This record gives sequence, C-alpha cells and structure tokens, in this order.
Amino acid sequence: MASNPRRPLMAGNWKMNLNHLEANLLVQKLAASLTEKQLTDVETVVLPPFTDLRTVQTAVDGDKLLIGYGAQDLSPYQSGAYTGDISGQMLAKLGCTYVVVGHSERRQYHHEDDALVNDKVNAALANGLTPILCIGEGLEVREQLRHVPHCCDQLDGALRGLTAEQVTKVVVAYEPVWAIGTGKTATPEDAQEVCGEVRKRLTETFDETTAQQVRILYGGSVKASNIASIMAQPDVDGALIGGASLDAEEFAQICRFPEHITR
Ligand SMILES: O=C[C@H](O)COP(=O)(O)O
Repeated sequence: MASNPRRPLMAGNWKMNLNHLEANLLVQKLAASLTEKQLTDVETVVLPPFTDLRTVQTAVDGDKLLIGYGAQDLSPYQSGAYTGDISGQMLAKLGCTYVVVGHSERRQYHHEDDALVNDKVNAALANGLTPILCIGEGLEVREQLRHVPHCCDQLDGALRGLTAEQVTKVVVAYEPVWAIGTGKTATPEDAQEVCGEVRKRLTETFDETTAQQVRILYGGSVKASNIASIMAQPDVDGALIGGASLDAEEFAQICRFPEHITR
C-alpha cells in the first residue's frame, strides 16, 4: 500500500472545561512540550470553550506557537437574533481554523439532527473553517451490529449537497458514543472497521481522489498508552481527544505518537 499522504491531526476537545487563565497555561505548556519538528509532523489543535478563544488566539499569535485552534460548535446562521449562539464569521475573525460539528453531546443534549449538522457544516465551510464532523453509534446500535450503516447514514446526512471539492475540506471524526469518557476504548480494529467504511462511502458518493484526501479521526478514551495502536490503522489519520487533552503532558505524549509506530 502507498504511504499515507494525509498529515496526522490531533485535536483536543476541552468540552466545558478550563477558564481563560487555565487555557493560556495549558497552551503554553503544550507548545513547550513539543519540538518544532513534532508540531510540523503532527498537526496539533486545541478546541477550547468560546470564552477562551481570544486568550488562546493571543497566546498563539503572540508567541508564534505552531498550535491550531478552533471551537466546539457554531450557529448555522451568519448573524441575527439567535441569543446565546456564535457564528462562523465570529470564529473566523478570532483566527479559528477548525470547528467541531455534530458532536454526540450536542446531538444528545441539544437534539441536533443530521439536517442541522448539514447546515452547520455548510456554515463552517462558508466561513473558511474546517468542520470536524462527528459521527458515531450508541451502545444499543453497536450491540445490534448496525454501527456501520448508522455511521454511513450520519455521514450522508451531514454531507448532503456538498461538492467533492468541499468534502476535501472536511475532517470526519468517528466517535463511538459508548467509548466517550468511559475509559472503554474501541479496539484499533473497531476504529479501522468504521473509518475504512467511511472512506469507502466517500469513494462511492464522491470519488477515490476525494476520499483519499479526507482525514478521518478516531475519538473515545484516547490516551498516550493507546494512541500508537490506533494510529497504526491505515484509515485512521488522527484523534479527537477529550479528557486526555486537558493534561498538557499527556496530550503532548499523544502528539508524539510517531516515535512509537511505523506506518
Ligand atoms: O471529543 C472528544 C470525545 O468526545 C472523546 O472524549 P474522551 O477522550 O474524553 O473519551
């Protein structure tokens, strides 16, 4: 098999954790724990709460840190009377490059469906942001062995109407809900099964060249101790990391995974 041309991406989703002072410390510590080469080889991104973004921007710009950042959600609208919401243009203005869309916690607690996720993917792209599109099955679906069609349906719904060129700008994150924050990691083979099927679906819906360009991440209890075996899978191009990204040293060790595997 040809070597993987996709640059690995490690994205730390802080969820609703860390105030802006703690955010500054974590970003500085993370950058100091990684060499320029490590940060060049593996794209390292943090996804703080909205209230931390300006602080993270100041740290990254001020110290020219090789760390990217983005948000955990965005409104499908550009502006207007949407109390409490944040638009893609606001995030772009803060220098964000990424935004998480359709995380299972948004789907569960805010009843986001595939149509809304599709609108948010479009809003992200319209503002030059890279959507990290989350898909994944719950335990019941997994036990019924319906996880592959379930994830492909979510993928189809979220990407409906997009051109192949737009799809190359999307990152897909496969996160089995039963593995999020539970300490129960999917096996590397479980991760590869769905990530491989996602790439196959992208090939069928768009084309092979497009599918080969899309980065597909795994998320769900990723730690320094299990990242190497996950990243050894051919269709896994990185990880969306929750809990472990709140510890700078642990996250840095995850980003250093190439030292432990040969792809
Ligand atoms: O977005 C990140 C995922 O929900 C995974 O979270 P976790 O690493 O704490 O399991």
